[in-house]
Amino acid sequence: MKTFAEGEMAHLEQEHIDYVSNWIRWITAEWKCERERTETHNSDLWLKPIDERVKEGTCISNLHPIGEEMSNSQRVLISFSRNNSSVCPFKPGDVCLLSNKKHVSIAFTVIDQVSDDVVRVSCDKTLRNRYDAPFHLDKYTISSTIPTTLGNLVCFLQNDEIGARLRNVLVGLVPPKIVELGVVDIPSSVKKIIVRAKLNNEQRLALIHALFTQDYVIIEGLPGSGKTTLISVLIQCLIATNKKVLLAAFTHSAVDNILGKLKKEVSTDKILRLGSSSTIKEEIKTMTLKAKLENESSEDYYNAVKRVMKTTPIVACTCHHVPRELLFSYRQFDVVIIDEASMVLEPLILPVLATSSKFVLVGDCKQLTPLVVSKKAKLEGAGVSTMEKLQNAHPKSIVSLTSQYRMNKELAMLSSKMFYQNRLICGNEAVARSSLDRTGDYTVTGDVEEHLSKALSGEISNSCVFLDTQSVSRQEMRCEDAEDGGIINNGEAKVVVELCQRFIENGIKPHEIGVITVYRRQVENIRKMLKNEALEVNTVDSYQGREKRIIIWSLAWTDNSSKKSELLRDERRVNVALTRARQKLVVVGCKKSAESIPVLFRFSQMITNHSSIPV
Ligand SMILES: Nc1ncnc2c1ncn2[C@@H]1O[C@H](COP(=O)(O)OP(=O)(O)OP(=O)(O)O)[C@@H](O)[C@H]1O
Repeated sequence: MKTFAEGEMAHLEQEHIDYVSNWIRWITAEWKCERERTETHNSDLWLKPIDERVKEGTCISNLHPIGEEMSNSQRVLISFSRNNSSVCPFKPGDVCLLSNKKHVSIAFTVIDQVSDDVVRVSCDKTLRNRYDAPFHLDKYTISSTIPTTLGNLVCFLQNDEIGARLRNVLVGLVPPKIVELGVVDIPSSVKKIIVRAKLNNEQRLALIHALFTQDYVIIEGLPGSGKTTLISVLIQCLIATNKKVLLAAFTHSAVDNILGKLKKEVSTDKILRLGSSSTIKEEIKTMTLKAKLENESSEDYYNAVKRVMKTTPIVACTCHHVPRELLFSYRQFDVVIIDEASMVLEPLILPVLATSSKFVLVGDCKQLTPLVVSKKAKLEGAGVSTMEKLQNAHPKSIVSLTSQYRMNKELAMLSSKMFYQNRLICGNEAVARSSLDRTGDYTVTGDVEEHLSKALSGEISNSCVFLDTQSVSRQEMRCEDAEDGGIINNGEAKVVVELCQRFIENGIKPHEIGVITVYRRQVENIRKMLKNEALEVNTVDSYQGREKRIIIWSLAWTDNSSKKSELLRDERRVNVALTRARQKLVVVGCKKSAESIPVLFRFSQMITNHSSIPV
C-alpha cells in the first residue's frame, strides 16, 4: 500500500503535499463549525415554541392548504394561505420542513412561490385528508458544500498537464507572462466592439490584457468601476474571434447581471446558463438547458442535450456549480473568466481553473473575502483568496479599474481616502455632481425636525450623514444580545423606518432605498417593522456588487453589548457598506460606540455631517 501511495504521489513536491494537508485541515475545521451550527438550528424544531421561531424569522405558521397539483417533475405542489401581516422570511429554493401541531417533520419541502397571502411548496407527498391544519414551515439547514470542496483538491493533485499548471500557479507562484501591448494585432471585428462599447482607457487596457494573455490576468476593479460592463465586452470580443468561454462567479446574481448585459449584444443561442432554475433570474431563464430543450421530441432529446452541452460557445454558472456538472469533465474552454474572484475560497476555484489554460480573475480584494468561520483556519490563511494571493505575489501584473460610475464625489472620497490611497475617482462630471436634489424628483416638504434636516437634505454637501442615537443617554437606543448570538436594536430600527417613510413622502421610490446592517437579526427586525417588500433590507454582505440611490446603514451594535462587534471591525465589510449608495448615505448608530471601533472612528472623523437625536 505504502509503495502504491508513494508511486501515485511521485510527481508531487513536499510543498504540494503541505498545501493539500493544510487545506484538508482547514476544510475539516470549517465542517466542524458548520455541523455545530446546523445541529443547534435543527434541534430548535423540537425544543423551541413555534411563536418564538416565528419571531426569530426561521418559521411561518398558521398555514391552511388551499390546493394541490402535480408539477412537471412529478412532485406535489401544495399551496397554503398565509397571514400577510408579516414578511415571509423564505424565498424560492429554500428547503423547509413541513409540520403541524401533532407531527414534527411531515415532509421536506422546497419553497416554490411566495406572495403576500399564498406560499406554494413542492413536496414528495400529498396532505389530502391525512393531517390536520394549521401547518407551519421551518427553515431547514442542510450541510453542505464542504464534501465537494474537499473533493476539489483532486484537481490540484492530478498527474497531468492541468494539475501541473495549477501547482505552478498556486504554489510555485509562477508570474503571468507580460502582454506586449505594442505587438498585439487586434482583429477588426474586436476593434468595432471596443469602439461601440465606449470603454474608458483603463477598461480598454484591461480588455487587451485579457484578450491576449497567454496564461492569466488579474483585474482589480474598485467599487462601481465597470467590472460587469468590462466582462460583458470581453466575452463579446472572445466570441467574435470564435473562442469558447466559461464565465463563473461566486454568486448567482453576478452571473445573471453579466448575462443580462451580454444578451443585449449576443444571441441567447450562444449562451448556456447552468444551475438550479429557482436561483436563476427570470430574464435569464431562456438561456438554461431546460428552455433550450423545450421543443425537442423525446427521441431526439438525448442528442439535443449532447449538442447544446458540447457546442454552446458561452457557458455560465457559479463556481460552486462547476464540480457538480458532468459537462466540465469533457469540455475545455479557451478562456475562463471569474468574477467576484476575491470572494472565492481557493479550493472552490480549482475545478474552475482546471477547465482552461487561460484565466481572467476580476474582483476587489478590499471588499469581502471568502467566508471562513473557523477562527484557527482563518488565522492560518484559509481566508486569502487566490486573487489576493496572486495579487500580493505579483503586484506589477495587476491591471486596475479606478474610475467609478456609481458614487458622487462626496461619497467616493470617503472610501477612496479610507481604503484606496485616493485612487478611487469619479468616471465623469455627471457622476461626480449627482445628488438627490439635482434629479428634480426629490423635495423636502413640511417642517423638518432639526436633527433630521441633514439626514433628509438632498444637497450634495450632505451626501453622507452620521445620525447619532446617543445610546449612552437613551436606553431605548441600546442593542440587545439575541440568544442565537445575533444583535437587535429596536430603537435604531424605528429611526430607520421613520427615515424611509420621510424619503418616500418626499419623492423617492421604495426600490431606490436600501437598508443595510451587518446583523442578520437586525435585518429581520427592520423588515418586520417596515412592512414594505419593495424596499430592500439586507445584510451588508448580500449588498456586495449592488447599489441603491439611498442607503441607510443601521450599525445596531452599542457598547453595552457583551459581544465585541467583530463584524463591524472588518474593514472590508465597512468598505462595502460605504460604497453602495449613489447619492446619499445615512449611518444610524451610537457615535460613541462606533468610535470605539478603529475603522468606524476613522470614518466618523472624516465626515463633517453629524446630527444627534435629542435626548
Ligand atoms: N466607461 C464607462 N462610461 C460610462 N459609464 C460606465 C462605463 N463603464 C461602466 N459604466 C457604468 O457604471 C455603472 C457601474 O458599472 P458596473 O455595474 O459594470 O460596475 P461594477 O464594477 O461591476 O460594480 P460593482 O462594484 O458593484 O461590482 C453602470 O451603470 C455602467 O453602465
